[in-house]
Amino acid sequence: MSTSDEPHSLLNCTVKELADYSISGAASLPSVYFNHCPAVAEAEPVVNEEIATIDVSLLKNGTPEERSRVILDIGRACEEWGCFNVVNHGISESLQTAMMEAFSKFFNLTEEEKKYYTKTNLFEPVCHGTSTLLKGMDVRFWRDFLRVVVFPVFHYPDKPHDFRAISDEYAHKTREIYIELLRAIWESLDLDVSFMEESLELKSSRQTLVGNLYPPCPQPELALGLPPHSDPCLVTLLMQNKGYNGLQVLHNGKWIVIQLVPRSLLCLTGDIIEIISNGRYKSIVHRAMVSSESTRISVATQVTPPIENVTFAPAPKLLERSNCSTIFRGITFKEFLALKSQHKSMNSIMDSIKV
Ligand SMILES: O=C(O)CCC(=O)C(=O)O
Ligand SMILES: [Fe+2]
Repeated sequence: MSTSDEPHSLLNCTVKELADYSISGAASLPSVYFNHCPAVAEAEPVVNEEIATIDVSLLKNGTPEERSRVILDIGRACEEWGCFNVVNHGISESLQTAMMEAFSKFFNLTEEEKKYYTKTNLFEPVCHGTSTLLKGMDVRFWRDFLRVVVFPVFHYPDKPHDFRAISDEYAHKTREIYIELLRAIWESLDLDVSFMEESLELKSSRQTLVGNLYPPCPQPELALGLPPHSDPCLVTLLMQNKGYNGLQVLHNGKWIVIQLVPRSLLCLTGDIIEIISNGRYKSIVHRAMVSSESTRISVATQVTPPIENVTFAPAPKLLERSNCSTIFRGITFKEFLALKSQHKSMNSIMDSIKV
């Protein structure tokens, strides 16, 4: 059934509203949320594969041997998986909890209050929305979100009142972590760290915080929270609440359930790392599943180069050294996002920038 067959009022609802409504009586999932893609029907995802755990504190405070080992481990994780758990990151449990609660409080505002932040232009610095609509696709996803640009200019919603202070601190701390991780990633590729920071203008890089809400879903076997996609950024640092293991990553053709490691952050490598490394490091394809029982919230911190004036392309030094030709053309982030938004399948974008 296409979106146009659903009652109009339903299409304007957030999934939070639909979930609250289903608790009070309506127990079936509106058909626009049915995912007919193979994602839902295919083989059982694997649960017992383990991804690497990286002690990020050793990058700063470890012995030279410990540091080199961590860099090797990061390189291997980026090459073989495109994701790893980050521990000893220095963000206190209380700050992690406060950030989760601040997003949760935002999603619990009245629909009227949240509407103030609902924008059609996705470049708005504070943007609340529901689902993820891909051009040309009618299907919707069981997810509400709040996306806030926090760097180089810090933005925040006015409500809840403590969002500003908490997100400011959380953004600072996560920025320190991803800068450390990006340096390690460049080192693992044997690339000049200061050259990379300058050429990507990392000092004025764009950092966003995205809170994702997946409320209980009346028919979770039919819906997806987020469809398979890779992130259009350098890296994503993901924090998850204790809800359930809702995140799955595609690894060697199989969906793997990411087991929640309390207090850790999950680092996912994004499309820009795949481009810069000329395909050696993969941007990981992942998706979010939903549950009928509990609410899941995730908070993603994403970092990208500035939107317009920086063109990223496979690192020339990497190509020279390995005597390889470039597989991707250079592109600005703005152009990349425009391309990404036109794609029906979120996965196929990398093919369209291959030379
Ligand atoms: O909620 C999750 O676990 C995944 C979120 C995600 O993929 C994203 O925000 O890009
Ligand atoms: Fe993602």
